[in-house]
Amino acid sequence: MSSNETPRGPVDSSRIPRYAGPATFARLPRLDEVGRADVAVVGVPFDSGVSYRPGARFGGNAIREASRLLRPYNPAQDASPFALAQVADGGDIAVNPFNINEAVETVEAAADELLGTGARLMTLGGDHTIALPLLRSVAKKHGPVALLHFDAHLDTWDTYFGAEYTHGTPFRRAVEEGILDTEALSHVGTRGPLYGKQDLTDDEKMGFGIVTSADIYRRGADEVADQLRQRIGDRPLYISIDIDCLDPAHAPGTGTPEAGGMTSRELLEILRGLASCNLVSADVVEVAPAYDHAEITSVAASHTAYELTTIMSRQIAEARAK
Ligand SMILES: N=C(N)NCCCC(=O)O
Ligand SMILES: [Zn+2]
Ligand SMILES: [Zn+2]
Repeated sequence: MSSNETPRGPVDSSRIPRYAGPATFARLPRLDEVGRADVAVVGVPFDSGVSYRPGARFGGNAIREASRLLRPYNPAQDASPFALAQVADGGDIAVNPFNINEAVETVEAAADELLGTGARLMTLGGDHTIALPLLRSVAKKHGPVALLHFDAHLDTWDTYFGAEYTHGTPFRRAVEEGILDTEALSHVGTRGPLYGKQDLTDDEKMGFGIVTSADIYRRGADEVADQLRQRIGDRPLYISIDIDCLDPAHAPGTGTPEAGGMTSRELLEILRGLASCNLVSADVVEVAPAYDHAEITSVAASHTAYELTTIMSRQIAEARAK
């Protein structure tokens, strides 16, 4: 569709049961059905970069399944995201599970192609390795971007078993490559044991600020969102959400769970507090459904992607109205 046509929205769940048919994100049309999208939801079934439990290759489809219950109007942001802009499901980027370097290149090339059409990306992982090629692609378009990284972990470690591209190292690589705006980098939800105190020193040198999960509990979501918003300003922003930022009670289905995390309510509220930021693309990663129960994790991830999509759709509609 061209940008002034009415967006095609989700299948009407009052006419066709929401559990019928193959899953797309939020029962939206596929990208090939609408031709182009303002926001492309795309899966990356890749988990060859994990250091512990595998299984995030199944995350994207688990999130799509759980997203059947999403509805078209988002009261928390007073917006109907799928009416404001064309959001469509771009399917999966099929990557080589036996060659991490090649997979990283494939993700970057596929992201280049989608971003080249003018779409913003809402990527569903996959493990956190994929944030690196996604950031490379976004930086080619926007220059170095501000990063909000929701995660229990720093993911700024150097190597695992000598490997540079893993789910624990994407943000160190991104800083080394100069694709992040080092004035506006924050980890949110950080907690848990580290390899040594040096991990924190290194991370700080790279330019990251840290809002721990205990900070969120003590200060509250609104205050945290205000602080993050001030740091980001009007820079182009990328949000990367490792679902293990949530407490294992809220996200058991993940590869490297850590006790003492934020609630899904806190995560969603912080995101809503960032609605005015210039969100250029986002990912939700590390959903590993084999360790999930009752879709707890994939439901949380689907709502997380819904809030992010709403932020992007609102901004696209606002820009169009100007
Ligand atoms: N879940 C992500 N992205 N990273 C976890 C790396 C933790 C570790 O192996 O020490
Ligand atoms: Zn993590
Ligand atoms: Zn991570």
